[in-house]
Amino acid sequence: MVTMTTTAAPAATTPVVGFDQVTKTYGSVRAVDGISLRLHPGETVALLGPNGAGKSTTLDLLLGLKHPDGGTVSLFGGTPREAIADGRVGAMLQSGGLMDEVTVAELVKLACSLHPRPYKPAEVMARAAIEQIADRKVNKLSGGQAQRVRFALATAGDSDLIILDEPTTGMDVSARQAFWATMREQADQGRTVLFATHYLEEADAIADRVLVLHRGRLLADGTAAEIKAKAGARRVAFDLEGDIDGAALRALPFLTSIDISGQTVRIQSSDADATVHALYGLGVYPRNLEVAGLGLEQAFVAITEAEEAKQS
Ligand SMILES: Nc1ncnc2c1ncn2[C@@H]1O[C@H](COP(=O)(O)OP(=O)(O)OP(=O)(O)O)[C@@H](O)[C@H]1O
Repeated sequence: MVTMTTTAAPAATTPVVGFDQVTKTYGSVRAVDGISLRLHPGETVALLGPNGAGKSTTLDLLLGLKHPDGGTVSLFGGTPREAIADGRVGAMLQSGGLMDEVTVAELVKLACSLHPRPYKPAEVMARAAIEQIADRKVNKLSGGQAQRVRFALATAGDSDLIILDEPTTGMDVSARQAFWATMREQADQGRTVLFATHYLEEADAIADRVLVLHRGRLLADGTAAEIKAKAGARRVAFDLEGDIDGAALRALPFLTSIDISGQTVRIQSSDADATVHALYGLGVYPRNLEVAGLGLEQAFVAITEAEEAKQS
């Protein structure tokens, strides 16, 4: 695992979430394979991983919807069941069914009535920007509207931990921006926000801690900047004039990928200094040379591909 320093609070604080050597298997599939981690108050944490990495299973274990085969899961030092009964957890799951024949307003009112520390339904609806669809039947909503209603249900009361499984899928750009602004407010008030996502740019922009899962194991845990740095590779782009000797470029040292498009060459290198040095050694004169770090998406791909290569 890539180990990194994180924004972890002092060890004396009871963690909001504690996973201790947690495993969960389905037949021969190890969906979660020995995960240990702690989340602390006020952290906004993104859970990333390719399809089937174990993100939803991790969230289900955390919510007590599934039980581990090994290890322990704790929320606020107790069991998930206790934390949920105390109203300390708000969750928005991927396919959480919404009761069909009720209106949006009725459903929000019900969620508020069930929470030990509820907010006013009007306030909840305003925060999720669903006042306009208050009288609509829940089964008549668009995908993005249904997501906003799920969000309202997850924030019906004053919870300390908010869990979101791919929360912005189906939301348009402005709904997405409004959603994350609201989530940031929640974290600023000391709540812990944990979200699984496939949108790496969201994780980069929103999360102050990123967890990378792969085949049920935690491959990396750190800030987005740390994960980018640990992926090790850098991007090099330049233009060449005249005939391009593709074979010579492909033989440059430390390349992890190369794309030649017209006169523009884009390289990914695990040692950009050495690659650029060797490039000049070919006697070519690169123009518009740019060297940049990887984006979170490329770092994610580099980390998960390196792990695949190790396992095969
Ligand atoms: N109920 C189940 N029975 C059998 N296998 C399951 C079950 N639920 C999940 N799995 C398997 O466990 C692994 C992890 O699945 P999980 O849904 O947690 O991944 P994920 O990271 O959330 O994936 P995605 O990004 O596609 O939502 C996968 O190989 C999946 O096929």
